[in-house]
Amino acid sequence: MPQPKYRKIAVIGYRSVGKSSLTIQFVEGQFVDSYDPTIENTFNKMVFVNGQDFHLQLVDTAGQDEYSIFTESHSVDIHGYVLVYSVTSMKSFEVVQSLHDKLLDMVGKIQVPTVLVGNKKDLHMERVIKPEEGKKLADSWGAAFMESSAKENETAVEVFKRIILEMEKADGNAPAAEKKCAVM
Ligand SMILES: Nc1nc2c(ncn2[C@@H]2O[C@H](COP(=O)(O)OP(=O)(O)OP(=O)(O)O)[C@@H](O)[C@H]2O)c(=O)[nH]1
Repeated sequence: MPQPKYRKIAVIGYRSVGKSSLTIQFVEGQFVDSYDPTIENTFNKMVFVNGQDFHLQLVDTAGQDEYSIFTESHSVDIHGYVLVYSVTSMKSFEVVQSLHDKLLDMVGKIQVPTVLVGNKKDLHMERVIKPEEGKKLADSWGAAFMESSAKENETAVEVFKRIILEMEKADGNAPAAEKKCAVM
């Protein structure tokens, strides 16, 4: 059996967008309704994706805004980024754009494995950001995009599977189907 691949992922975004809720839904399979602002938490989880075991270390960061200064925990040893906004908050969508710019400045690269996530998609009446707007932004970054609800286990799992695939792509390990397309 091949050894599990160790991958460290940072979950970043404005306050109260659901970073902790998504992470806890993925790691523990439950939704926490209360709001308890995070300072910083790290979670470990083993997953099996694409025929490979991964040991994920998830860094659930404190909510940031456009004035936040990124600390070492946002860059040292991080293999991939989950950038979260809430589809109910224009401010969080603006902030995620400035966080992405800062992130690239800090790591000194033009692209890093990233999934842009529009969370709280279950709050239909409060939605202010359309899926197309999120997709357009992610495309401009060369990142993956999806919407999620931390209330549903399925979409939380999907978020972390997507970032694994993005990290694998960056390592030159695209899934078999994609490799086939590239040859054609
Ligand atoms: N309806 C709904 N509520 C959500 C969802 N995700 C999070 N929430 C709620 O939104 C609030 C904030 O969620 P958190 O997960 O604490 O947000 P956070 O981004 O970690 O917040 P900070 O620690 O301040 O950065 C909580 O009351 C959650 O229950 C979602 O997908 N749908």
